Amino acid sequence: MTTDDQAKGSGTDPAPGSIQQAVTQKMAAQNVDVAQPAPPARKPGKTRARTPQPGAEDTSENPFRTLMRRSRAPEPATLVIFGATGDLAKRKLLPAVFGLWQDGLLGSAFNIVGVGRQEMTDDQFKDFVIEALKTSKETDQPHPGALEKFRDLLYYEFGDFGTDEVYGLVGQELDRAEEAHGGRKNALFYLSTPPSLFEPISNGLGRLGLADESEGWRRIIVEKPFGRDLASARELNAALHRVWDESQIYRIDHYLGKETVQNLMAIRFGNTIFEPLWNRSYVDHVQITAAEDLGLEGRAGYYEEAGVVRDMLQNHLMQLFTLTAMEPPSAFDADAIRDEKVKVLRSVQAITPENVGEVAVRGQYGPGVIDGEPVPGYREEPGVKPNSNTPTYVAVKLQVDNWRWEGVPFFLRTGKRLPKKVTEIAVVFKRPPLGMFPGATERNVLAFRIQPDEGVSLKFSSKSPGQEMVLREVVMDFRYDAFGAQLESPYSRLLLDAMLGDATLFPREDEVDRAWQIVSGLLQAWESTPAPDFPNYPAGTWGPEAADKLIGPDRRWRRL
Ligand SMILES: NC(=O)C1=CN([C@@H]2O[C@H](COP(=O)(O)OP(=O)(O)OC[C@H]3O[C@@H](n4cnc5c(N)ncnc54)[C@H](OP(=O)(O)O)[C@@H]3O)[C@@H](O)[C@H]2O)C=CC1
Ligand SMILES: O=C1O[C@H](COP(=O)(O)O)[C@@H](O)[C@H](O)[C@H]1O
Repeated sequence: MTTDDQAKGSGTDPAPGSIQQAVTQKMAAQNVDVAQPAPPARKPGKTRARTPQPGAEDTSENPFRTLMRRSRAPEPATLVIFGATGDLAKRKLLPAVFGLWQDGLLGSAFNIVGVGRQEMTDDQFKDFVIEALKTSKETDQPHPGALEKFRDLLYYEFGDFGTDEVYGLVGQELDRAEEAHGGRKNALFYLSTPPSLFEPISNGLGRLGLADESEGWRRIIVEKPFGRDLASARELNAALHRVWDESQIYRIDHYLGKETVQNLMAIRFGNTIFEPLWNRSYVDHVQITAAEDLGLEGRAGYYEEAGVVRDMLQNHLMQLFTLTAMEPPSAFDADAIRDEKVKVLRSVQAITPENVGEVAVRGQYGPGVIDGEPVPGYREEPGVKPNSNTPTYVAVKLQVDNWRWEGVPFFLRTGKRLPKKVTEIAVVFKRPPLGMFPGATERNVLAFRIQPDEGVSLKFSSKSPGQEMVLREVVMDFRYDAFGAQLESPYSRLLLDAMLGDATLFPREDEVDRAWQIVSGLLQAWESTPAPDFPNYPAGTWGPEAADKLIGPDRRWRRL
């Protein structure tokens, strides 16, 4: 094959129905020139690797569009945020929407309706949003005049979410949006409220006919936590399904919107060198860590009820686990990927009250030191009960009963007030069958740094220079900043996907259900038996000692 041929591709069409064909079709639909050389790397900055789509570009009057290449943009639509005055909306959602809009990815035929319980005029809400954008660390640098233009897109309605009136007002906003920018009455409803309101809001929208798609698409994003146990998650799913079809429901898990989490699939299924090793023959074990140095950040009311299992393990860590352990999907689409994710969850042995002592460790932080500063223990945090039994740390050992992973343990750990913020997936390989060389005792490790310092590293043994044949561990490191683009907020990615009707990165009903089943026995055991040793790790340390025993004796947690 000549270099020219290589640039054009091999000339062989991808097999019908293959992933390659699906990707090629998707790229063609997005008007991405498959044979085009990669664009020059950008300098790090706020400009993102995102581009508007054919069609949308012509109708857009947004003067702040900065991107040069074209990809995808949704149809005219209204984003309705229930709980628009809340913490999540202020810090994450509104900045994410602003970033998408400023990059020209939402077109001009787009507006936002905030819905809340506080009495406010449209103007007061506009002021509130602009202030939130100015104060959030997540807001992209606004172009001159952009905030004023964005302000024009904002509207507000308020009322009691238990009565019909407020949904009637939302319906009127959709009518007005249609009159203003024509097209169909497409709407994305984002439930950014306390979970107790998810069902009443869904029902209210249903009663007023706002889930009906005859006048435009209607979709609903449901925030986490999705239920507080298996039974309540099932009730919530059933309640949503009384109003919405599954294809209209987007259960958000913001970890799936992280660029590096998506890269896990890209690396596994886009290369030949990793996948052949990705199984029980070569992998000794897998470690998934999501460590946080922060404490409660004023969320004691929520956290006391939730604890670390509901807050992080059942959702974010379980998602990282499924993407690491799943089989290759038959196509790169929402259902094929989610089918594989759910299959691997079904292969996991659920934790039971009987085996919880062998496969799980709980912890709660006491007073300690982080970054040289003393910090209070969990029980001393405002709003926490002085004898609280709520765990702030969990480590579990999951066993996957399938051909690929038989005998390979997956260790998952997460906690608050650990020494640093770091999320990592480490695939730890078996030692060579024969120990030929002195010094080569460590296992090879392929580590995905989800955040921060996003990248991938491979640790292996190499001869160290000199007369002796002595090996040392060395690391090959890929850093995401080599791409020269700022990674976009996961909320931007997921909001845009929902507006485009792409549910690939949103957990499906059966995934959520199975994830709850896996942790149900653990919750049951821990909630019925107070932990006598709490607090059992000082803030600023890597969790309770029992976690070392869980992974040991021949293995140890990575030092991060
Ligand atoms: N904050 C975060 O970092 C994260 C939050 N989440 C999830 O996002 C959702 C929202 O969280 P967050 O923004 O922190 O919560 P907040 O409590 O800050 O805000 C929730 C919103 O709901 C409104 N609200 C609260 N109670 C009622 C009520 N009884 N009737 C009508 N409106 C009400 C609040 O109004 P008002 O302003 O008047 O109080 C506010 O607009 C939750 O499901 C949470 O679990 C998920 C991940 C991270
Ligand atoms: O959902 C949540 O996630 C955050 C951690 O998210 P990250 O993107 O900063 O890693 C966690 O702090 C919070 O308690 C939890 O509700």
